[in-house]
Amino acid sequence: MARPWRRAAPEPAEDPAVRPRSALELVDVGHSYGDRVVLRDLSLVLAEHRVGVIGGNGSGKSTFARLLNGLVVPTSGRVLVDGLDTATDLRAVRRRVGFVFQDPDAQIVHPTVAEDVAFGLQNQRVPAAEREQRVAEVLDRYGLSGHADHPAHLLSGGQKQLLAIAGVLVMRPARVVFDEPTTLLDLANRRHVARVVEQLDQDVVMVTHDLDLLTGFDRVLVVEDGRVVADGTPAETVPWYVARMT
Ligand SMILES: Nc1ncnc2c1ncn2[C@@H]1O[C@H](COP(=O)(O)OP(=O)(O)OP(=O)(O)O)[C@@H](O)[C@H]1O
Repeated sequence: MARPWRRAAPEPAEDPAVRPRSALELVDVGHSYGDRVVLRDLSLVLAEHRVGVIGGNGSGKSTFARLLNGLVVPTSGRVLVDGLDTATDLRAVRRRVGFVFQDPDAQIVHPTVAEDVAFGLQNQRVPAAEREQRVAEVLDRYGLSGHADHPAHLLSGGQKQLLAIAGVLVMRPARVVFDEPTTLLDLANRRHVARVVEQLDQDVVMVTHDLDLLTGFDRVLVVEDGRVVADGTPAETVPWYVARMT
């Protein structure tokens, strides 16, 4: 099968007037942990509504995802969010890009569900009345209103992942990066989270081994040994990837 490689590698536009208005840009990005090189030669502009990232274990997907909101700063090159450099404009970048981890327990820090969702808003000094309203709205949207005063650690795995998503969305980021959000969930909860993602207005970057999640996505990148080895629509890339892995 022909390899769906590659979109033209973009020439990063120095003139902000010709950059895409809203985009994630990687400019000659590489990343190493100590001596171990895990990402190399990445030059990409991600301006689509939904972008998936797939690849084998250890290929560098999580590191790639973490670059996009400054959780990881590249050891070479630059990552730009709407023109803001993640290395120097971290606070502004974090406001624009929310991040949902594979394990919601990594994200849940407060004892009750409502307190947990309110945490980021408190940090941003959002006034109490607005905070309460935004927390109530987001809990309602994700079916967690009845649990507002419950201990967060007693929620089911699926509810915890929805809580983690609610805690990110309450901050109203323009885009959300998901790092394998369904890996720890059963089938019903995987479907529930997939529906939630499908209905988001925000732009999405989704790292996943769950290829069904990518239905309807605009673009999928296949990562292998720290490089993007295929880049196209899900119809082009997913069958190519499956054939390569089997
Ligand atoms: N903090 C770290 N320190 C050192 N090495 C790391 C660190 N994080 C990841 N690595 C290594 O970098 C490589 C890429 O890891 P990464 O988690 O980005 O891959 P992945 O494609 O997301 O893998 P998986 O599908 O298994 O989650 C792996 O070899 C991993 O062991």
